[in-house]
Amino acid sequence: MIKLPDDFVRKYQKLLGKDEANKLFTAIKSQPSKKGYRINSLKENKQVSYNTQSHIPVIPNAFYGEISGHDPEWISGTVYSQDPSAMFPSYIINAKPGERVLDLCAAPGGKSTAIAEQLQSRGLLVANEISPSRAKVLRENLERWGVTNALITNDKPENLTRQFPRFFDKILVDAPCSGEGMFRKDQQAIEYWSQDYVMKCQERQKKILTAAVKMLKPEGTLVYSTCTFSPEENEEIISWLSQKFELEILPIELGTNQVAKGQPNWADHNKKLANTLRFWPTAAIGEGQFVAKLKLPAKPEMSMTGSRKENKKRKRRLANIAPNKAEIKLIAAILDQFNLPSALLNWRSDCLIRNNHVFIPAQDTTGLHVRILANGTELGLLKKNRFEPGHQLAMVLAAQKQTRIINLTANSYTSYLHGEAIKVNTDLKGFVLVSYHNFILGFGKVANQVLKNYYPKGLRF
Ligand SMILES: C[S@@+](CC[C@H](N)C(=O)[O-])C[C@H]1O[C@@H](n2cnc3c(N)ncnc32)[C@H](O)[C@@H]1O
Repeated sequence: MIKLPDDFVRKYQKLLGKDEANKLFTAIKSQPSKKGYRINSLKENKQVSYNTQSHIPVIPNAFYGEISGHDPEWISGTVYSQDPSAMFPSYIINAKPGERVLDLCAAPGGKSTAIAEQLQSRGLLVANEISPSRAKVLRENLERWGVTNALITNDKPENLTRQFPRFFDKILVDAPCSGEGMFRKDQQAIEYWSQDYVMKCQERQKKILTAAVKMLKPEGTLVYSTCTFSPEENEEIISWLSQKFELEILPIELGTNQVAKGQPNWADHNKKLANTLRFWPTAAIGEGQFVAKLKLPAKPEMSMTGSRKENKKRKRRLANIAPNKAEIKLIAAILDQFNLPSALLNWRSDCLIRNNHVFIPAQDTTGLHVRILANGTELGLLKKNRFEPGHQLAMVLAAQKQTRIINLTANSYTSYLHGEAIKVNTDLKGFVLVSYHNFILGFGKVANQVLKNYYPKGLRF
């Protein structure tokens, strides 16, 4: 049985009144949390085996239901499990193909995967995560999702600010928070809670947002979200942010009455705070969530990045790591066997080689002092006189119908995920895509009717 902290109970009785507060406490204590998942629009095969009758309101390709990390749908990056309320911040940012978008607090990547879908492989997604272990998971999730145009970084927001001044069209700050909205899912969030902690979170959110605003282009959009109810981390933060940086609080139209408005009287009575959104677990979409959308005004003193001289120098340095003709031939010997999605069609002119890794960068990173985990699409590794395709390439090739495929049985599916070699009966030779129930899982290499396993060691189980 969930026991809520006394101070928490008193606080929300005061803010909401006893009746409403009791409804909230009942929803937290005795109603089950709502589970949801999204289907990846970047993949060619979207025929999942789950029940898709129960749509999550507003969000495309999103359904109520539970999925398992052992399902081929998940392993192939066809589905992502996410709290239904948490699907809204990325829906609200509404990235357009070609834009530059920053997801500043991105791990494990639920919102980044959705933004990547919106970009449709055009433009740039910088997905940043401060924690190294969480950044690793972010990278795995974006790789599985088949994202081609992400620069994945593991740095402090303040460091990114110096590297990307006035650079992004859109920025999402899905801030670390006191997590009150997760109480019914996460007992630890309850144990960790105190009013002091709420105030510490507010301080941290202000720091992160100060860094974020400096990276926003004039007239750029900032979406701020938390999974907590506390006004200190929601309305108060938005009121502070809009005053300090003269950001305009924009209205958000969702066309559903399951979402409530922010409360101006829980901060400085600025009427525009009613433009923000509150997701209460009592209203049944999912867990607790707060979302605000803001716009930076156009100001002449806000200079843009990248002098011409700098760009020229960068181009010269880039030329140094472009592949030569012989290398292109080795890579083509593999890539030409597959149906390439549009993001890879110009690989001959776009790809670079660094430490034998062949990749199509999402962003020129020369001179950039940021901890980078991945940049764009890793095609594979150049070895002595041959090219070995990488796992990310398999995940990206799943955007197109492919013919060089070995379909596994239930038994061989388990063996493949363990990293074992598999006996096969096929006319195919060399590198092939490996799938189960038509979900592409990775690469294999066929020789003498044996499929050598190229499922990455770090992902095997
Ligand atoms: C709410 S979670 C992000 C969830 C993610 N957006 C998603 O949809 O999967 C907040 C993230 O902020 C990170 N974080 C913690 N402290 C931070 C700081 N000082 N600056 C930036 N990010 C921080 C946490 O490690 C955590 O991954």
